[in-house]
Amino acid sequence: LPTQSRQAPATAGLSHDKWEIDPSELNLLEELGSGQFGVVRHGKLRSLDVAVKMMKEGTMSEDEFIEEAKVMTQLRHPNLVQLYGVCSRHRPIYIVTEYLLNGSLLHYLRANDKSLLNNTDILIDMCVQVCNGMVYLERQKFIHRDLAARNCLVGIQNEIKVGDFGLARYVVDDEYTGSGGAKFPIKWAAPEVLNFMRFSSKSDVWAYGVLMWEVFNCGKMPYGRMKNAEVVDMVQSGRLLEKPRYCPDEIYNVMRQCWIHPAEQRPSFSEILRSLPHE
Ligand SMILES: CNC(=O)Nc1cc(-c2cccc(-n3cnc4cc(C(C)(C)C)ccc4c3=O)c2C)cn(C)c1=O
Repeated sequence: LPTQSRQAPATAGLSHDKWEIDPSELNLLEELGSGQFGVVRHGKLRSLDVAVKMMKEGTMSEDEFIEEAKVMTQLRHPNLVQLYGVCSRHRPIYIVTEYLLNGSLLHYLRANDKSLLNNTDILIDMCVQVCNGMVYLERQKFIHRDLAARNCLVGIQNEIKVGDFGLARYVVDDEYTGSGGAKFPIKWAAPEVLNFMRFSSKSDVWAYGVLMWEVFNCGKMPYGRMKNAEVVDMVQSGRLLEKPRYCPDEIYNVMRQCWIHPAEQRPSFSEILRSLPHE
C-alpha cells in the first residue's frame, strides 16, 4: 500500500472537542471585510490559511450556533467553504473557516465581467460547481437559506465554493430575519418564503436560479433598482427575470425550472446537475 501522506489532515490536533480551536494557535492577519456578524480577518492556524469571523456581540444566537457547529464541521465537500471550528471559550467567539484567495463570487464577477461575459464555458462551470456543493447539502438535508453570488467564494483557478450555509438561522437582526426587513434577501426568495417563510431545499433551488442569472449577467443586481415591494408583486404575478444577453437558451430554461411557483414542481439540485452540461 502506498505510505499514507505524512501531511496531517487540515484540522488535525484540534482540541478534545474537535470543533473547538485553541486561539493561541491562531495568527490574525489583514482584515478581509465585514459581514452580518462583524469583522472577518485572514489568519493562520499553524501553517493553514484561514478566515476568522469575529462575532460582534449581540449579532448572533451564539449558544445555538455553537451547538450546531458540531454538525457543520462534519459537512465536507470540495464546493463548500470548510468550517474548521470555533473559538468559543472567550468573547467575541471566532468562527474559523477555510480561506479562499479571490473573495466573493459577486465581487469576482463584477471585477472580471469583460473577460467573463461571452465565455459561457467558464460561466456554466461556475454554475456547475455551485450546483455540486448544493447537491451535497441537499443530500445531507441541510438548507442554506441565503444562497446568492455574494455568499459564494472564489479560490484559485476559478474554483467556486458555497459559504455561510445555514448561518442565517443564527442572525439576531430583525432587518435581516423578517421578510419585511431591509436586509431580507427578497430578490432571492421563493414565493413560499415571501408568504410563509417556508424554507426548504426547493427554496434554495429558487435562489440558485437567481444565482445563475447573476453569473450570466456578471454580477448585475437582479430586478435592477426595483424596490422590494415591486419585486414581490412581480414574482407573485409570475413574471420572471429575463434571459441574460449571452445566456444559451438551454441554460435559461434551467433558470426557469428553478422559478416554478409550486416548490414541489421545481427540480432537485441533482436533477439540475444532470441538466447542466458538465464533464
Ligand atoms: C480575498 N479573499 C477573501 O476575502 N476571502 C474570504 C472572505 C470572507 C468574508 C469576508 C468578509 C465578510 C464575509 N461575510 C459575508 N457575508 C456573510 C453573510 C452571512 C449571512 C448569515 C447573512 C448569510 C454571514 C456571514 C457573512 C460573512 O462573514 C466573508 C464571507 C470569508 N472567507 C472564507 C474568505 O475566504
